[in-house]
Amino acid sequence: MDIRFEGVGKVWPDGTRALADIDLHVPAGQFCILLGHSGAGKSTLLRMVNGLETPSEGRVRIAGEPVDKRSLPALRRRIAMVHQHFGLVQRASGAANMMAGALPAMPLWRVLTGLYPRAVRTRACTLLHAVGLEEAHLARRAERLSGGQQQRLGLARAFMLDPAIILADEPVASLDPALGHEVLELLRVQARERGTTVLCSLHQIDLARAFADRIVALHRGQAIFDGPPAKLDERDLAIIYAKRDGIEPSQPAILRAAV
Ligand SMILES: Nc1ncnc2c1ncn2[C@@H]1O[C@H](COP(=O)(O)OP(=O)(O)OP(=O)(O)O)[C@@H](O)[C@H]1O
Repeated sequence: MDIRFEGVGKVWPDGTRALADIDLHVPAGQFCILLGHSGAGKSTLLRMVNGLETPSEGRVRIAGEPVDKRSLPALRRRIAMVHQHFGLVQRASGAANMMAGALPAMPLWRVLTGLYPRAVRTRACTLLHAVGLEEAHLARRAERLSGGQQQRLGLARAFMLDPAIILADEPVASLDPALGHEVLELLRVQARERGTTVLCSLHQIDLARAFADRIVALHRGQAIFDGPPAKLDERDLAIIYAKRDGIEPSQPAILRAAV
């Protein structure tokens, strides 16, 4: 499913403007990376796709349908999210976390009894292997898995319902570089082979360049670059990674006042 942002803006209740005039069309099956430094507006934009945030201006459409209270329950069955801190239930087993990925399509009695259909269990095992985990990991509590294993489990869970859209919010921020590459490769394969639209926020320019079909760079809530990685030049980078808004090391008075 494709995603359209039409004149999207966001102003928080305290007056902070997070986004302004965002017009983007992300076609189905594209691996689109939102790049920008902390506070640029990446998470806010991402979270508007599954209704975790609402725009103050404009609207978001998925497959032509506006994202709103009426459309969200059905849309959420087709959208999965991958989180920076994995978003797993730490005290639950790997298996329980995996099955949680199938919850939107399960009747309540199955969830309460844990009696999942054979097809769902088989799919969980297939996906587990696909992300490089073993069945032994299913029995272990999430908190006993390494960071890399937890993020792979998070990905396998996201793939459970074969989502049309994956929203990945800084999915490699807690991982070492080699694992970060593996996670982005799994997302890229999902986009290429399953036609899943992947919208992924990242800080790291080298990873964005290596994996994205398209980069959208945000700076102070505005899209200042939109194109293939090869077109991103040093001038764009200088703007994206200019000093952080309002806080410079040469302003100790501000820092003193804030503590
Ligand atoms: N609930 C909120 N209330 C007020 N301001 C907020 C809220 N959430 C985010 N912001 C502000 O909105 C702006 C955009 O934040 P956002 O989290 O989207 O940025 P980001 O690019 O994802 O940053 P990071 O890379 O650090 O996650 C920032 O100025 C942030 O401080």
